[in-house]
Amino acid sequence: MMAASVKAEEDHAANGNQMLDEGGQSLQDHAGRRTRLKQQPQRALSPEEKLPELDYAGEPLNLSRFLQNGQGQPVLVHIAAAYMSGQNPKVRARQLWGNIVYTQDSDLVAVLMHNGYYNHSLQQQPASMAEVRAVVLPLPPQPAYTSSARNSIRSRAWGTAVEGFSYRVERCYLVSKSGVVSSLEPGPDGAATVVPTFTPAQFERTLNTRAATSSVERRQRTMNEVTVQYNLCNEPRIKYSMAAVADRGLKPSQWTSARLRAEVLVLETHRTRYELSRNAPPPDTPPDAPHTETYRWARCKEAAPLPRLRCVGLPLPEALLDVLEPALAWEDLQWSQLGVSVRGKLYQVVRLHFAKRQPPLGEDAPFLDSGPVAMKQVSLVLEPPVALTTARIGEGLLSLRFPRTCLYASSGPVCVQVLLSGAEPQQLVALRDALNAALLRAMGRPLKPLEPNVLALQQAARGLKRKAHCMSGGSHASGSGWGPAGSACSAGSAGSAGATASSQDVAQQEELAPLSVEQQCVLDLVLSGRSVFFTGCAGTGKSLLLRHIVRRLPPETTFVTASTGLAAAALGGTTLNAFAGIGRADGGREAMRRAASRPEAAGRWRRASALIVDEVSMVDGALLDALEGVARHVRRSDKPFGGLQLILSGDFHQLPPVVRREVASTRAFAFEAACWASCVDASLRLTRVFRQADSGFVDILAEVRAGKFTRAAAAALQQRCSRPLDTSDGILPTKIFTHKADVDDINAQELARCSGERVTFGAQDVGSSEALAACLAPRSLELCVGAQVMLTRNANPRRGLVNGARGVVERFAGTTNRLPVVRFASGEVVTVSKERFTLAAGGRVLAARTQVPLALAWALSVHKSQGATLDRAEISLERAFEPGMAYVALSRVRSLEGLQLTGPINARGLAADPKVLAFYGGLRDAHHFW
Ligand SMILES: Nc1ncnc2c1ncn2[C@@H]1O[C@H](COP(=O)(O)OP(=O)(O)OP(=O)(O)O)[C@@H](O)[C@H]1O
Repeated sequence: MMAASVKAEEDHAANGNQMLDEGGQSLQDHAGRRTRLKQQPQRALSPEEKLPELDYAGEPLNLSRFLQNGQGQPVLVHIAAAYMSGQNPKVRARQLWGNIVYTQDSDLVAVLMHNGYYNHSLQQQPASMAEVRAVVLPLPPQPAYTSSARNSIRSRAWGTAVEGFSYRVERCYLVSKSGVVSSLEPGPDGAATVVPTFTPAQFERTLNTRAATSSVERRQRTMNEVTVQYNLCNEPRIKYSMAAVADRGLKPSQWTSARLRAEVLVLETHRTRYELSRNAPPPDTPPDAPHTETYRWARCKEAAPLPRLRCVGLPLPEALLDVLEPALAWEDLQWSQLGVSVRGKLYQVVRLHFAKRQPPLGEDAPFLDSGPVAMKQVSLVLEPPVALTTARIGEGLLSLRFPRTCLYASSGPVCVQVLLSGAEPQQLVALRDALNAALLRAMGRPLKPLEPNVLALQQAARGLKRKAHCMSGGSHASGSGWGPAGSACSAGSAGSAGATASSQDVAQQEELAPLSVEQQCVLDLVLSGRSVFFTGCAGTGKSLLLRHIVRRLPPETTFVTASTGLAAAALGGTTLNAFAGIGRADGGREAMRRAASRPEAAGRWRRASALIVDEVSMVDGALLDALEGVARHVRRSDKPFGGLQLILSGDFHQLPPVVRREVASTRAFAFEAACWASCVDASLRLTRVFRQADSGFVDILAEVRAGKFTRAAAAALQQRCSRPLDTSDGILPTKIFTHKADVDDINAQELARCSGERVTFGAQDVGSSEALAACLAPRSLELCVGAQVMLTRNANPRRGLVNGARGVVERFAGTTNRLPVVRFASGEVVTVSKERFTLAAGGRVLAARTQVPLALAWALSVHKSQGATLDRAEISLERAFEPGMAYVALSRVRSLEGLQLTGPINARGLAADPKVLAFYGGLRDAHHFW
């Protein structure tokens, strides 16, 4: 049935008939039930016409801007007919929490169905239906959200307030294609009960793992494989095998009881999260003594995200738990289709997850105190990235910076820096070597707290007479080669260009901002070995996350690539075509297979365990399919992509694939490739924008991205941003053009016009010249005093010295080794020393170039600007010729204050591809994954 009833608004039988072309005045649901609709349509929604309007696009709505000081403003949401069916993947996944008032990430269509405005079992929307309109009221976050079974849907409960807002539906309307509007009324609460209809266990494959054992108790551990997440109708949807929890196979090491030695099991019912962990043996138990294993069953007081749990330690400290059963025997736990029964009490499990045991990193860790550090008490997780500054080791000084070490302070995660001083130099050298070795090993071993290395650290450090100054937030910059103007280059700047992936490289890694929770979720998924596509608006930190991923995967078997040379160079990788060994890929599939089968390329294909592709949005779908065939052929494996783990990143709302003119008509997105569904296990969306802080600007960019930026809005933006920018500090905005010819002309002309001192910086190169052709840094860089420049490396994010930071060359320092002194828009005046740009594939450095990390920045093309962050830009979009062009250009700047528009925006640049819109409608937000 359509809705419990349709409210009569006006007597208009003729129009009413037009609303439903197939079923006349009734609708039939999948069970064959027919419901007569009593719609009596009205022509207009007069009160709602004045409301702000939003379009539903298959994803949670962002209503935060309509909630101010706890007061919400009603919003009219348009929901296209295509979303109003049981086929909507969000609805099938039953993403809704609450009753009447729902959490912000609850799906609106699911909420409408829960309220009974629309029946979820309707598999197809009526042909004459144009859209549904809902008036929703944003509300402040609630202290808790209750669960309710209504209209055959059970919403979930959540015990704590969530950030942002919540909302409720005020009214709902149905609009026919002929424009007739009918008011819908919600169904009464509990109009239909939730009938469990999931498949009985006998239809599932059964798995008897301990059948051989004669013991009755042991046989209880034998489980049928069952389903634990259900859809709206309480039918199985996502199949978690209970065999993942119960004992698997005949290998004792994989039994759950064995896994619980190194892991804890986190389980969620509809309302609450629980933790099952193995109790440690009593302290003085000899290692070989028979110990009766016991397990703790506890309720989590707070449903924090998993990365946070890892920081406070797993199993969770007792302060965060209500311990329900402190010492269970394994036989007290009985697993069934419904969940787990603990000493006879049943807990209906809807999600479960194994997580590694993790020692706590508490706020009271001794390294936060200044004064002597008791090294044996330090329990930092020693995993990259760790910045080691060894420049002054001869003076007994060494600094260690742990940007990812999340000590949870009340304000959130903080970074830690440890500065050792007054030590014997040779002991510091031993410590440095131990750390370097540990870090290199850690790169190949993700997610392991490396205790042996911490031990090595302790041993090496034992006896050091040291003074340790520790600080959170780390105001001491470490070895990035950046000093105040006129200061000498410090360690970490490129002194030698030896192109080996040595421990030096680890020490010199650029500093990365720590990951947000949702970025960490994606990283965790990648480290679990799954093939992942992650996306998000411009500035949501996709590139930053990729850098973290690159550091965490084993370098020898991870190949870092991108669709464009520029994006590849930014990651220190190669283009996808270069990795594949297929040249320009212009010879057809058979030619590609032959080329990729040549020994060098085939070696890469076979050695690879993971393939990273950045800017996958610019990879043509046909090429992806061809490469998938190549991968299976060369790797002699029938698995999707030859069994390679794919890590794909990009934003399909940005620039589309560049293809040769001859095949332009068949251009397809990568997600249209036939192999996409089988090769990508999870597609996730990052939602938090870091580049822009101004939410008004973020909203404008979101509209441009979705192709909803009207001409009137574009004209208003142009008018607002037509004024020249303030350049009183001498830093001119970068001009961004849609056509490359304009860019080259401007940079050459401006450089020629400069009358100040001129210095040409030659690069020091080692390694393959073919690889060097893709290097981001030029072979020769001519600069002059007054040149407008841009950083091409993240040097020191806390000081604003990031890739794309704009500045002007003030002078050149030094006499023999001249270096440019640059004044940046942030006000910093810095001597920019040379940096080493390495080009690597599969952990092997192919080439390295040592060059000043600057580029001329009078002008840039939109294509070259993709991926950059700019402080100020003067953008010309009159000749935009591709969908996504306006979005890419506008989203480069951090704020409207840094944006100047020199003319109107061409409508072609503002368009959004409908295929992309539809694809994004089905994606999940990253934080919904643990
Ligand atoms: N977790 C984070 N914490 C702090 N800053 C971050 C974080 N993630 C990203 N940033 C910063 O946000 C800015 C944009 O990040 P990044 O370039 O990685 O975004 P992107 O999604 O790749 O953007 P684009 O799609 O435009 O290429 C950068 O300055 C980056 O350092």
